[in-house]
Amino acid sequence: MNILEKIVLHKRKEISQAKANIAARELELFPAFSRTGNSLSGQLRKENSTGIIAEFKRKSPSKGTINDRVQVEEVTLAYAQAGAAGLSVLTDEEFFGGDADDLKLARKSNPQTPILRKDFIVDEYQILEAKAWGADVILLIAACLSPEEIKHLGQFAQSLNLEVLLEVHDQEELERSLNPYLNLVGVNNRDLKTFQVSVDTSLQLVEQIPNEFVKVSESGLSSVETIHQLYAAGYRGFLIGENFMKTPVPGNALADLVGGLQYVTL
Ligand SMILES: O=C(O)c1ccccc1NCC(=O)[C@H](O)[C@H](O)COP(=O)(O)O
Repeated sequence: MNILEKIVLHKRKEISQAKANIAARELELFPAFSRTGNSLSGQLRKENSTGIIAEFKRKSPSKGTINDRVQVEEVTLAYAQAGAAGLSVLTDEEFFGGDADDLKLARKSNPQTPILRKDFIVDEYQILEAKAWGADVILLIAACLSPEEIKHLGQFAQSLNLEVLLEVHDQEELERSLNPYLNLVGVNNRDLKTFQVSVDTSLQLVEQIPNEFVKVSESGLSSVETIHQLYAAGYRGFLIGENFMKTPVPGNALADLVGGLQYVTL
């Protein structure tokens, strides 16, 4: 079994437990459920956007512990103040050390900033949770879902005014997963089965992503030069976690990167 299969297996057990603890109709009563969302795709389309989606991630299967000495409110607020276009908050506990409170606290500190619930979504219930906890965007990973599931979950999320980021890693996943119920398409430079990272993955797939979707490059990004190269290729979103989180003050690492960015539209 590869790591993705292990994560999804564990996730399905967690979801059964969560449903037994809190019924779906109770999630709909959470105060955040009725808030108007912040648009990540809208932010990334703005001319003056940094395009950076800054991630709060304590640990990962590929890197182990990255940073367990920081507070989510402090880090996400510093990210937003340093110019992040959006935030990504891991809510998976077992493999990434996150939880629902991380998302709720990030929302409380950043009422106006788009926030992605970064998790392994395989069930409508998790989309209700995302809305109830204050997310604006959900992630659908093509490697874990059938095309029918992606369409169904995307439509369900958009019916709750959540945006949908589809994540793919190769051409086959991209071709079978596109549908009208998506707002952003992300190319993960990390192969989630082998952990190999290559930015060439984003560069090779960009032309095949229809322009109606905002294009996001994910994982393994750290240099201004690479971000400029991806921007020139057509990407408008850059999802970065470890490069910031491995430093003592992640917001300062983001500020340093943003200081070097200069986007030129050809
Ligand atoms: O990061 C991992 O090890 C990982 C393993 C299995 C499934 C997903 C995984 N990561 C999720 C992500 O896609 C990244 O957190 C995100 O793109 C940021 O990547 P990075 O900047 O390299 O931290």
